[in-house]
Amino acid sequence: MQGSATPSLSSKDLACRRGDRVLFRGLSFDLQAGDAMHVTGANGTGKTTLIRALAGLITPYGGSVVSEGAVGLLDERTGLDPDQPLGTALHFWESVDRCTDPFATFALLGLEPLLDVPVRYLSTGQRKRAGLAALVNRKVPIWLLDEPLSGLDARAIDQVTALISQHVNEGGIALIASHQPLAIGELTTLAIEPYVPAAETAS
Ligand SMILES: Nc1ncnc2c1ncn2[C@@H]1O[C@H](COP(=O)(O)OP(=O)(O)OP(=O)(O)O)[C@@H](O)[C@H]1O
Repeated sequence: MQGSATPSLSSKDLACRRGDRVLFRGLSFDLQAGDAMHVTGANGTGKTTLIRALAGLITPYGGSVVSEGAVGLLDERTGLDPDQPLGTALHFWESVDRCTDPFATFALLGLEPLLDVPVRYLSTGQRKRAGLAALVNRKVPIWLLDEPLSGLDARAIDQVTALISQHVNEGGIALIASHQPLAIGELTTLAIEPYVPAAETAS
């Protein structure tokens, strides 16, 4: 994994807003090496927003985020060139991330038969597995995973779940927003509750 420091990721009293609406506030957690956390909540409560705030892509409305160690994000944007064959598109990132052993990940995720297929032709589940391969090969300690199991068949769910478990067992951190149950040991849950302004709760 990149960096020698022990990874950590915490938030204190975090609040996020989209447009003029506060989605949640007062959200605190503390993740250390080897921790995995399942973020749950109804559609629109702000799971993706939380992940983007933790990744530094949007500015929180309040509170703080503190992290030690490099952060990698998996969401619907794979960052893979749609016009390139998958192997070439992944190779671009392997060069950037100085990954020397990408094929082990491709084998684990069943991507080897797809390396000649243009990224734009990949199915939803294939694209999701490709995005995860790029993340795994970055070898960063903190994984932020937004719906990593959506669109996957049963076998791929097992493969991806095993990869997440392996990551945390090796001292990484995984924060996973998912509507699906996660078969990962020692998993904590953070349930996001929608923020209701005081004026709306008063009758
Ligand atoms: N750029 C934006 N501008 C304004 N509102 C936004 C923006 N992006 C998201 N929202 C709104 O913020 C709310 C939270 O969205 P978010 O994607 O974080 O929810 P989620 O919990 O991940 O939902 P889901 O379970 O459906 O994936 C939604 O009501 C959404 O419409």
